[in-house]
Amino acid sequence: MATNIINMNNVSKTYLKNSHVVKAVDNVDLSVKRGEFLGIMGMSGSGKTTLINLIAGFDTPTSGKIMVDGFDLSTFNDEQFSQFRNKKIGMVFQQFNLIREFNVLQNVIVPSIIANKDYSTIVEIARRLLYEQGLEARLFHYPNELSGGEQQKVGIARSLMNDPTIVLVDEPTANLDRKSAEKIAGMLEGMHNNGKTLIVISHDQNILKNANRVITMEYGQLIHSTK
Ligand SMILES: Nc1ncnc2c1ncn2[C@@H]1O[C@H](COP(=O)(O)OP(=O)(O)OP(=O)(O)O)[C@@H](O)[C@H]1O
Repeated sequence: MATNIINMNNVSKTYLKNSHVVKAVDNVDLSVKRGEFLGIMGMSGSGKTTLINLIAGFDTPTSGKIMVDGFDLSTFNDEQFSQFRNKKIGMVFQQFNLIREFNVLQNVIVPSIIANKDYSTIVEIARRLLYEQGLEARLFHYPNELSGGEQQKVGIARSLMNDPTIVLVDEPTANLDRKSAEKIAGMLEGMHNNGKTLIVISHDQNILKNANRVITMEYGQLIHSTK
């Protein structure tokens, strides 16, 4: 088994914005070890979200090569990309991205419904994950009935539904109070201890305190790496 689960070689992503060329990611070389907890910091607009979107295959690079868990992402068609994302990648978002019209249980099972798994099995897995988050009494509540911290726990449970190899987390506590943020930090550490490869964008030192390595981005480039 390869030690590196992610290898990015000379990766750039260029956008055209108001007829200006923006190098959101600029010639990045990055390797991430299987089971590593990597933190990403950097100013607004430095390319952090673009970087993880490239790893998840939500975006394609303008140049360079990205290998994830043995796959060269440039060889995927749309169908292969969605299968790859569904099986390998869990995503946790700053704005939680829950479906307002769905209750907690329905929100959490969405990735497994897309993966066409057996319904009773996925409900069982979802109930277990929500139980682990202390949300067993909230299964049939809707997102607007939950606090921000609870919504993020639902987002975390959803990210784990298909037992992904890699979990990509974008500013998970930006909208949370300190106490909720501490709980989310504990959950991320739990994922790491369970062997997930974790990439977490955050400005919160507490969220990244257990990271194996923290890299800093500036103008699309990796400028600093700690640990
Ligand atoms: N779809 C897009 N079209 C045009 N420009 C984009 C697009 N996505 C990102 N950019 C630009 O690329 C640069 C990097 O954006 P990105 O969202 O990756 O930064 P970030 O470090 O995640 O910022 P933040 O911390 O504010 O979320 C920014 O200048 C942004 O405006």
